[in-house]
Amino acid sequence: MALPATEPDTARPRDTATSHETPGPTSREDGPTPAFRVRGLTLGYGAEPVVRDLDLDIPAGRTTVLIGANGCGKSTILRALGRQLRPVSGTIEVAGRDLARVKAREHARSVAFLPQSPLVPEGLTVAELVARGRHPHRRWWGGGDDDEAVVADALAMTDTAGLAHRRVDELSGGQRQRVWVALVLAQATDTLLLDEPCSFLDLAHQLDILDLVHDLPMPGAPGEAASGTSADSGAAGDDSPGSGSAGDCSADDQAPVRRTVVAVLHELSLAARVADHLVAVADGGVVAAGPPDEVITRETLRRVFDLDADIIADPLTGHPVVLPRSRRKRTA
Ligand SMILES: Nc1ncnc2c1ncn2[C@@H]1O[C@H](COP(=O)(O)OP(=O)(O)OP(=O)(O)O)[C@@H](O)[C@H]1O
Repeated sequence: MALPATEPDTARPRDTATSHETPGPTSREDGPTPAFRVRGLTLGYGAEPVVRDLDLDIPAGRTTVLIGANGCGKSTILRALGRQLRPVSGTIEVAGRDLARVKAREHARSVAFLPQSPLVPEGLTVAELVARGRHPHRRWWGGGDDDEAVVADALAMTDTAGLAHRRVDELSGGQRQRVWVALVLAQATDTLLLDEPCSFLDLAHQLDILDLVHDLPMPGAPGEAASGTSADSGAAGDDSPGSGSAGDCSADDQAPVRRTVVAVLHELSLAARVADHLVAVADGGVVAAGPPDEVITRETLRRVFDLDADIIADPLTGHPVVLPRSRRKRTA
């Protein structure tokens, strides 16, 4: 993976097997194999667990968004999926395989992880940084055939081509955040784990980035650029809430044709707009999971955020829109 050097505060799992062995793709439970199947997962950084006995399925080829209050464990869950934090106990399966048995390089070719606060490498240009996304694909005798095209494509898609020769440490917060997304796209993985990818972005760029990653076809899918990403991939959005369009799966084998995205977002209306699958987290556990219009309820928001809110449907798309009511000025 291109990012481990930027994630200094977490323990990395071994490449070796644990006692939770799964030999290969599995159909032990009904339905299609999820991108991630989490069972009985306990996570923490010291004596006290942050996440306890978590069960969670992340659907393949869909965009899942984790929402929840500060400190509830969203990033911790994402780090575990990204192989940045070794579980205390429990299992994580990635595409039906025990994550603990997947080699780091293999994982980096299929799962890209963007942490919440990546360390900015001193002196590196944008183009040099984004090119690091190709490391997992490099062969021992040199780079991959498509490296230049992939990097150019990633820069174009994130509106950062004009910054290619600027130093990353001299960019604004929002410019830098788009460059991190470009780095993740350059990895050309089936799965993207994005921890608050929009926190520094203006509203237009938030929508651009989220629509872009939501609609990304799988690397190598028809209509894809040779890079594994496509400059016009953002055009095919389905705006209905919890949408799972026919285009999500290939006709023959139900294999997803869109990438799996797991993102942490704080802006609830944006989360409801972009998510196919929404997961509300509180105290390291799942309070509600499903389509946004089922998860975004007054009761769930009260339980998860201790927040009173009115919820209306977007008149154009039908997505839930959250109108928060101040906690300091409760009216009832
Ligand atoms: N590296 C770490 N070492 C020790 N404790 C940590 C570490 N990272 C997170 N924690 C603790 O784990 C808990 C969950 O943190 P986490 O970052 O997962 O929350 P979060 O839901 O992503 O919060 P936020 O919305 O504020 O980003 C918090 O109590 C936090 O202080």
